Amino acid sequence: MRVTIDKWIYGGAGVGAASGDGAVLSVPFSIPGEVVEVSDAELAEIVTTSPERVAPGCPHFGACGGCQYQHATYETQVRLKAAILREMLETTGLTDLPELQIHTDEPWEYRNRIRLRVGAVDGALRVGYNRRGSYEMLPIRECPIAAPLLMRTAKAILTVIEDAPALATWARQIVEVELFTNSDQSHLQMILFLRSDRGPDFTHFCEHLKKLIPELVGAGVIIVGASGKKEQPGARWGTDGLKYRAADKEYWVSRGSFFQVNRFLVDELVRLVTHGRKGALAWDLYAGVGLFSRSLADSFAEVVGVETVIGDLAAVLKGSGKRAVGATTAEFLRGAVLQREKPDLIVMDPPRAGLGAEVCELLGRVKAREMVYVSCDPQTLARDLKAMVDSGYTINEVHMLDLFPQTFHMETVVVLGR
Ligand SMILES: C[S@@+](CC[C@H](N)C(=O)[O-])C[C@H]1O[C@@H](n2cnc3c(N)ncnc32)[C@H](O)[C@@H]1O
Repeated sequence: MRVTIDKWIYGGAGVGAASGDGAVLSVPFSIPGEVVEVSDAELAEIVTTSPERVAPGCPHFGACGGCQYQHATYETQVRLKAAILREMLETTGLTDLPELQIHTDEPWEYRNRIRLRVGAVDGALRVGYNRRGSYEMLPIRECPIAAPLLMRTAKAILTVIEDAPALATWARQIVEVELFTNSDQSHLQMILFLRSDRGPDFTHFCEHLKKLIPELVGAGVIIVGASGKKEQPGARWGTDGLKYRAADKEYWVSRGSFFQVNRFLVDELVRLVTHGRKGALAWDLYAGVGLFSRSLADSFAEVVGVETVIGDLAAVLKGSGKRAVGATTAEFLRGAVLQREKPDLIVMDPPRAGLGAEVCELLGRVKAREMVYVSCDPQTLARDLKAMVDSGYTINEVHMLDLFPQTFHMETVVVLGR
């Protein structure tokens, strides 16, 4: 079937009308303006090629489930992502939006964290990602969106296992490995996800790996067990986290804790959220390790960080004018509304699920002078913004930060006021 591609939609595909019946079809790896032949919902042939089409930077592009946009120039990716965001906000009923501001940096080698599957392929242990549209493992040799240290470490893991027959039985238990490095790749943390944790081999393994990857500062095991069983922490080696320098501050990120994934754009994100804002009281909801709280504490008399996984935040947000609250945002806001607390600024950076109806309703009652909403999912963002606009907030700024080049994911920062 022949389709003229009209636009990209959220999720990574292009869409357009089929010649003949005019049915709207979504076509992976297409670019607006192209005429393509589609077969079984896949791009079969490009009839008219877009001048914005380029050769992908990764040999696994297309088969791998990770990236969707390597076939388009980076400028095209950014322009079309911004168009997707604008359309998603407008179709939710958010009109009269301010002009969208775009922020980008290096489009390759940006990821500070990757999680790879580990498994035997044709008798040899390999690392990989999920194959596109499936749970099958796709063995990979490279991942050019990841900081180079991460794939170098993944290869070193395989080398250590190959070179030490004594580790072979233990290594068969490895299901996945997560690798996390700081912005200059000077330190590395590793988590091995194992089916079971038998024997003293983990220390042995980490010591061998450290010889090949001196940046490795710590590692831990998580036992995944049989399906449906809760994950359990297992053996540990070295330090339990690493120091991460961002926005002129040093953060302690415990192994497995959330940290923004793009090592080049963290400073810009912190600047957008915090720069030029000051006052008596700021709340940092969904605070993580305190990425925004720490900077806000420089210009607000009091900063309250709210986070469910409180360890790293509590360690840094203490002392005069700083408070870490271990609670869900909804729990915290219910109490704050009763106390009629009124901050000058609320920063919120929820996971993909967004704020949800109750938190939006509570924020409507708080009536803060200014709020900054940081979102990694434009669908839940649009839903939440609509609720907040309906409760009296106005949208003053919209920023799209391309924290995830080559993929359909995007980060949005929205400044609201009243
Ligand atoms: C997208 S991360 C943002 C972290 C931080 N603002 C940053 O930029 O590094 C979301 C954080 O919200 C926390 N979280 C998840 N659900 C929560 C809830 N209901 N209430 C408060 N925090 C929550 C997670 O543990 C995670 O640290």
